Amino acid sequence: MKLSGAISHSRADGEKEEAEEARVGVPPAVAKIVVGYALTSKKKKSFLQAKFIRLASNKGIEFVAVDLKRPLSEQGPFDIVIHKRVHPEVIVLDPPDAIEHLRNRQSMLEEVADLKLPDCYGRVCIPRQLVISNNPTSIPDEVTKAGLKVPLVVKPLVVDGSAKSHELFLAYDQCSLAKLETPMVLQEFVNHGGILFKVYIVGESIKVVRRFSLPDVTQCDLSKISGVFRFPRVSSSAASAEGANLDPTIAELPPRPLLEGLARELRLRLGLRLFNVDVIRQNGTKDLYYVIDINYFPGFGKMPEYEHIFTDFFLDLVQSKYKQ
Ligand SMILES: Nc1ncnc2c1ncn2[C@@H]1O[C@H](COP(=O)(O)OP(=O)(O)OP(=O)(O)O)[C@@H](O)[C@H]1O
Ligand SMILES: O=P(O)(O)O[C@H]1[C@H](O)[C@@H](O)[C@H](OP(=O)(O)O)[C@@H](OP(=O)(O)O)[C@H]1O
Ligand SMILES: [Mg+2]
Ligand SMILES: [Mg+2]
Repeated sequence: MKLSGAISHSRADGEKEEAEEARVGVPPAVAKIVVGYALTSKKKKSFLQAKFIRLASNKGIEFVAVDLKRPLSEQGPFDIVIHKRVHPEVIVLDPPDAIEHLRNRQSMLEEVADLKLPDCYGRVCIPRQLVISNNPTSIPDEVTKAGLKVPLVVKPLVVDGSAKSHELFLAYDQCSLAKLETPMVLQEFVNHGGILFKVYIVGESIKVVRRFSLPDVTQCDLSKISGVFRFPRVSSSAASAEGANLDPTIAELPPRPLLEGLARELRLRLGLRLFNVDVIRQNGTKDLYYVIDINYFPGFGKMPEYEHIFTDFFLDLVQSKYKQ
C-alpha cells in the first residue's frame, strides 16, 4: 500500500486505473495525491469545506474517507492520512502519543512551562494551575496550599472533542468549587483586556488571529461576587474581533519573532504539526504572555487562507518525502 511508498509511481497499472476511476471530479492527469481522512462528522464539516476541496482538487489533491471498520491495507492507497482519533493502524500525521499529550490540560502546558525562549520579544509562561482528581471537599485546602488566587478558571482535565470537555466555569471563591465535577484543572485567571490571540500552526506556517475573550475581573468584582459561573465558548463565537474597533494597545498582535520561536519550539517538543495555541497578554504589560490552551487539529476552517496553507502543506509534505 501507498502509505510509506512513493505516490502513484508505486502502483501496478490496473490498480492505478481503478484508483483514478474512483476520483470523482479530479481530472486523471492532475490526480496525484490522495489524502485519507479519519475525522468526526463535525470536524469533517468544519474542515472539508467546498472551497478547500475545489482548490485542492485543482492542485491534484483528493480527499478520501478512511473506513475505520476495515484494515487500512485494504483501502487507499493513501499518500497522507490525517486523523483526530487514536487508531492503531494509522500512524501518519500526527503520532497518536503526541496527540494524546494534548488531551489532558495539565500535560498540554508542561512543554510551555519548560521553554527557555530568549526574552528579547517578551516572556511566555503559563498560569499557575492545580489538578483536582477526586474528593472535591478538600479543594479549598488544596487551593490554599498551592497558593492559587481567585478568580480561577475551572476546566475539565480531559479534552476529548466532546462539548462537555469545553464546559468551563469561572470561580470567584474557593468554597463553591466543591460542587463541580472532578477531574478538573483550576487555573488562575489572568486579566488580559478581553482579547485572545489564536496562533494556528500548520507545519512551518503560522497564522495568528484575534478573538474576543473574557473581560477582566477587578478587585471590586471580587469583593462583590461569589460563586462559580459557567461561561460560554467566547472565543469560538461567530463575531470576530478582527474587524472590531479595539484599543490598539490591547489588540496589538504579539511580535512575530516571539510567535515564530514559540511555534518552532512547541512543534519540536510536542512532535506535532497541526495545532493551535491560545495566547493572552497580561493587561497592563507590553510583553508578558500566557499560553492558556493548546488544541490539536482545531477549527482550521476558521483560519484565514486555510485552503492555501493546507494545500501547500500537503504538497510540501509529499515533495520532501520524495527528496528523502
Ligand atoms: N487562565 C485564563 N485566564 C484568562 N482567561 C482564560 C483563562 N483560561 C481560559 N480563559 C478564557 O476562557 C476561554 C476558554 O478557555 P480554553 O481555551 O482553555 O478552553 P477550551 O474549551 O479548551 O477552548 P477551545 O475552544 O479553544 O478549545 C479562553 O478562550 C479565554 O477566553
Ligand atoms: O476554531 P477554534 O476557535 O480554535 O476552536 C476550535 C477548538 O479549539 C477545538 O478544540 C475544536 O475541536 P474539538 O471540538 O474537536 O476539540 C474545534 O471544533 P471544530 O473543528 O468543529 O470547529 C473548534 O471549536
Ligand atoms: Mg482555547
Ligand atoms: Mg482547547
